[in-house]
Amino acid sequence: MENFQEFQNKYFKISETSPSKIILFGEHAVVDGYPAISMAIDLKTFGTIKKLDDCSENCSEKYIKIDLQDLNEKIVIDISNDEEIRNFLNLDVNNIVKNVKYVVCAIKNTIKYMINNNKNKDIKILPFELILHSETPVSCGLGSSASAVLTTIKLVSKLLNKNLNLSNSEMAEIAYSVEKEIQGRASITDTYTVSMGGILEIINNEYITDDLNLNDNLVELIQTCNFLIVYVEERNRKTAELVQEVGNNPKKEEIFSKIGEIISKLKTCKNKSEFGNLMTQNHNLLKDLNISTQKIDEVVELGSKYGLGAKLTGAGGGGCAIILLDDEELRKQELIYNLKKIDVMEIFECKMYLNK
Ligand SMILES: Nc1ncnc2c1ncn2[C@@H]1O[C@H](COP(=O)(O)OP(=O)(O)OP(=O)(O)O)[C@@H](O)[C@H]1O
Ligand SMILES: C[C@@](O)(CCO)CC(=O)[O-]
Ligand SMILES: [Mg+2]
Repeated sequence: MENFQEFQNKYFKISETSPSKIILFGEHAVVDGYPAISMAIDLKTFGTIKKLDDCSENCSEKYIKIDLQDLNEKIVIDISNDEEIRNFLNLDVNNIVKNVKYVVCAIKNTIKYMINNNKNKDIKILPFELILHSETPVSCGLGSSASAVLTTIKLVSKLLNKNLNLSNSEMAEIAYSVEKEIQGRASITDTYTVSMGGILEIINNEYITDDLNLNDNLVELIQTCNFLIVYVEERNRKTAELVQEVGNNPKKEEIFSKIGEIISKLKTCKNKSEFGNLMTQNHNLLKDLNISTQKIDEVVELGSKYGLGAKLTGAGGGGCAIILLDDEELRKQELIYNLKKIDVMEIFECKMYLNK
């Protein structure tokens, strides 16, 4: 009879979840070291992982099976021998045609992290099946990639070593390596916000959370805010393309420093209408970076008319906008009525997500 851990692995699935995120201020500028303020939200990605029996028809065959239900994509990775394992760990995920590179890269980088950090000297790559499903619309600016990647990292690290507890920042470090490897240019915003939870301020690609005394009044003010998240339209480009495009924009420095000025004004922000105003000002600067769309701008206008302010969130190119609601229920209903009139895709009322 196998020992208890082998018994657990053999018969029980491991389940994990991760939140998503909104960027309140500073997307794109944060990639070049300017500040950003982000918040984890309670739209979650759910994942399970289960050890596969060592023996299928032929006992020498071992596979990693991945089922990405939201993308309707399935992929099988051969780990039957050392050579196949070496090929997988040295894989250039950007050569993968299928839309599975984030999750495949997350599996690869987690295994390499554990080997390189001696988290598990005699790491045995077990054959397993990993299944993911998310509440977060894919590729719309809410950090769906970071949420899928973090969920994968939690699952794989737990399966390969049940007693191992990677810290939130270790998992965020692995997740950031995935987004960098795939996007080329990336900040820690999405991956650290999804991993740490709560509200984060990112400066020079370092993060400050409320435990590391983020500006208290700002945290208190944000915690009194109610945001509507509007999935306006499908994006026409992926984050990787948008980030590269902005990186090549000759006006980026001038625009990024103005975004930085907006964020410094936040520190002395006294109320929600000032906060909302600064959001709209940030949006207008993102428009100057050519990453907004006509429909996103329409939603931002409605958000300023019936709410306290609005901006696109995430990489842009379509996707989502966030609207700061004022406290009047009637204005919120008029806002939602007018949003539905212009046929937005989805409207979410989300709360800040705090790690337990
Ligand atoms: N639920 C999911 N299951 C598997 N892979 C996912 C899932 N959600 C996102 N992904 C991967 O992430 C990619 C989208 O990442 P991308 O960074 O372009 O969008 P995003 O993270 O939603 O937006 P942003 O980075 O602006 O917040 C998808 O093409 C897919 O490869
Ligand atoms: C556009 C960007 O600033 C946020 C994407 O959600 C890219 C990044 O920070 O890696
Ligand atoms: Mg992303």
